[in-house]
Amino acid sequence: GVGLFGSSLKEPSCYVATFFLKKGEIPKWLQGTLIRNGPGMHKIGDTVYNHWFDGMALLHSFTFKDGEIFYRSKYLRSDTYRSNMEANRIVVSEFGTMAYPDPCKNIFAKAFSYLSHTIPDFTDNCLINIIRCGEDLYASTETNYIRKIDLETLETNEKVDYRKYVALNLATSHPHYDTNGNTYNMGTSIGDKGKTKYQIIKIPQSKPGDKEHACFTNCEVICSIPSRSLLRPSYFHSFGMTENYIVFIEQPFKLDILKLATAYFRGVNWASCLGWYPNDKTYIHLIDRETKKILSTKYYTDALVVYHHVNAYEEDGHVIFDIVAYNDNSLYDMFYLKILKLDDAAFEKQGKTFSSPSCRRFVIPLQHDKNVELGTNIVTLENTTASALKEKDGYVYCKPEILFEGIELPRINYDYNGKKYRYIYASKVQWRPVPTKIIKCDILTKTCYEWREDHCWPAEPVFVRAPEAKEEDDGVLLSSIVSSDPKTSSFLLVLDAKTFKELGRASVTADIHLDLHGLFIPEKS
Ligand SMILES: CC1=C(/C=C/C(C)=C/C=C/C(C)=C/C=O)C(C)(C)CCC1
Ligand SMILES: [Fe+2]
Repeated sequence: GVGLFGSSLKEPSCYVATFFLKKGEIPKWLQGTLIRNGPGMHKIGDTVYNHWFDGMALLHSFTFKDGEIFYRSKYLRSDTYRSNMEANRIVVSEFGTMAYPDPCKNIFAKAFSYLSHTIPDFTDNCLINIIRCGEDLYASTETNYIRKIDLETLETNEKVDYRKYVALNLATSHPHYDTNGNTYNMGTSIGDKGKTKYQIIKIPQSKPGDKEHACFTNCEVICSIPSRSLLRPSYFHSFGMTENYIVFIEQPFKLDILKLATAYFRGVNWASCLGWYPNDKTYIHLIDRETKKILSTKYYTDALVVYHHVNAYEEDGHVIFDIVAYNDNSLYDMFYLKILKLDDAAFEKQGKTFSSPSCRRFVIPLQHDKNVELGTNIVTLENTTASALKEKDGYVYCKPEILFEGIELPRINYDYNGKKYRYIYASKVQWRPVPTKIIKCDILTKTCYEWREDHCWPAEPVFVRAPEAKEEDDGVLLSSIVSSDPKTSSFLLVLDAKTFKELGRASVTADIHLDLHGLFIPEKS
């Protein structure tokens, strides 16, 4: 049963936490809130969205307090949500659905006014992730908007438009953080002063006495990377960060700006403006965080599509980074609701094949002897089959080592971000996009632990470190589990991250939606 897709979830009586029935023992030190985001409403009035990534953002949270867990969920009150509710139909375009604000007016007249703006005004339906900027939390998507949210009540606060502070039309929903509380993100600036570029920005930690939004007014562009092409910048969903470098993958999965600018007029969705160029290369850019310059060596690999970076770090003069990658761009097609709703038999029959993800490790040598012969593997690190072949004109061809097959939504102990690490926590996917297992992958021994149960669809697992943690996996793993069996309720699962044994679960008396990403906010002690 994939009947769970495309329905619209109710907000269980807003602001009232639903008490959990619990089984087992949840560690006493686990105090704080797991806050997550994802699409929760795919039908408004008589109109329906086409794609799962279009749904109205539904926030939900699990608060751990003195051995009890409270659940709450609330739709993000974005401008998009309000306009849709007021009109009782879809009036704002999303990733897979083009909408027209006013059907009574001549759509062509409208289209011309949109054309004159070139880059349309995008949605603020921030449905992908929860991010931290300064002291505040925001719901995020991939447009120029993020929405401030209240951790306790899940209420929606102001809309921040990145464009007011830096030249950015798109930004990822997966920023990075350093230990000083600064946030780093990447985005794309389209056609500004006749150029299209990728921008790396630093949003500083707020200081006591700072004005509202100080972190945005103090936001700085660390590095601008010119796009290879003015009208076809690469699409990207995340990036990597080591102690000294930013890892940016310029993949041949590209956004066509002319298509984007004319999409309204042509009546097609944003998704159709993404193009896959399998004969192109994938360029790997390393940006020195200190000098703010891109390394001049032209590292590249074969055409691939990546959404999630897992981690990146430096070792003995190499930058090592792990990503979950695909051999083509079919993933986004898989999430059309008409595909998701197919039963297994119909899915197999529909003919289209979907590529499966693999976790790949790239090892990039930062320096090499200029006299080394062309064709030589310049990786000097042991214990990896990843290679980097020296070619002429400053090119280096990188071949990955496949670490694990069939994993997505990777998470790590974030204390190890940018550092040598050993464990990946992820969802295990087979040939359907809905994960059925949670997995812990040990990079050192190449072994995995798995958790699964009948009818259970686990969300992205989130690692929370134990207070006195000594080892990387000292902590718990949290995942909300949606049951596809109408007789069983959904629950929050707490696993011991080391042993992968269940520590406890808490059933929720409300419906839980399948979501995307989230963040654990520890209780301030
Ligand atoms: C609205 C909009 C976009 C939305 C993209 C979204 C919503 C992507 C979601 C991706 C996810 C959830 C990936 C998971 O791996 C684009 C194409 C950036 C640009 C045009 C406007
Ligand atoms: Fe993501």
